[in-house]
Amino acid sequence: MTNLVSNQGIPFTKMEGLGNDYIYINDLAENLSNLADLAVEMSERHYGIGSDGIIVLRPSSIADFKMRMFNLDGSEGKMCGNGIRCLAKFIYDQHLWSDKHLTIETLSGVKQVELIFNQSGQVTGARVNMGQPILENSLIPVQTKEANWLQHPFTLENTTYQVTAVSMGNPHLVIFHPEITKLDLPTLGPKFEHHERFPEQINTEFAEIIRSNEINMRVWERGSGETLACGTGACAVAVASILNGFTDNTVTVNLLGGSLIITWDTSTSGDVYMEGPARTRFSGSYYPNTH
Ligand SMILES: N[C@H](CCC[C@H](N)C(=O)O)C(=O)O
Repeated sequence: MTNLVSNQGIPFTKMEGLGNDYIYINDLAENLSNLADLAVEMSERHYGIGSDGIIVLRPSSIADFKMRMFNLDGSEGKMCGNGIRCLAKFIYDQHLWSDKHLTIETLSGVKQVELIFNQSGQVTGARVNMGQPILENSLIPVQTKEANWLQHPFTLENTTYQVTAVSMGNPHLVIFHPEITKLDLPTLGPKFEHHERFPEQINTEFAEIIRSNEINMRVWERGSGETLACGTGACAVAVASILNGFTDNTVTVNLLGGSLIITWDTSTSGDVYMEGPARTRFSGSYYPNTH
């Protein structure tokens, strides 16, 4: 467990991006250990705080700050879109940074973040350069002989899905479907998540094209289950829909918790940009089980 003096508790701030909620901890002093155990304990709704996971702020030698992100099952995520927007807001609101631009190191590289302010000077969201999507199955990773999967037939329990595999630093499987509200994600999601083809498991998105600049989606997240939103998942859906010729290069992606604006700049940088909200809900002190 942590090596903090347990009678002080662990200061935290609860934040959410479109209802994808995490517990944010300033650990620039690098006091905390066993972050995976802490994620499981703090994310639990009854004995803990309740969240989709935890996000820990650490110092970086290659960027302004470092983000460590853990799903509620204790698995570490390589990138988190809703999380990085909220972390940038957390950093600014904690007066650890005063510029509208900052860089945050993640397990999938350094991301450029631009804070978005309202008229009163409060941070209401951020625009993030999520980098280039990865389409090579060997890098996502997907265990198969095909180099990549674009609308590739994938059979699961006698049903064949057309799937597109994309990494945004973390692995995603995008499935276009005409009626996503009717899908039984609690049953279907884990079967994709833990399928043998995905050696690092996988986040699975079910997407419905509404028009050439609008998509509805649901997500079964690796390590957290169905969440109200998934930033990297929305990017993966946008990339898959553009690659398959279903939408324009800038799309509004509607998730259960709200909408994100995703742009894939295929003409110059090849980077994907995500813009969306970030909100603080409450702060407190958490007393670990050892307390
Ligand atoms: N479950 C994801 C991490 C969180 C991603 C999601 N919450 C987002 O906003 O991108 C994974 O293990 O790859």
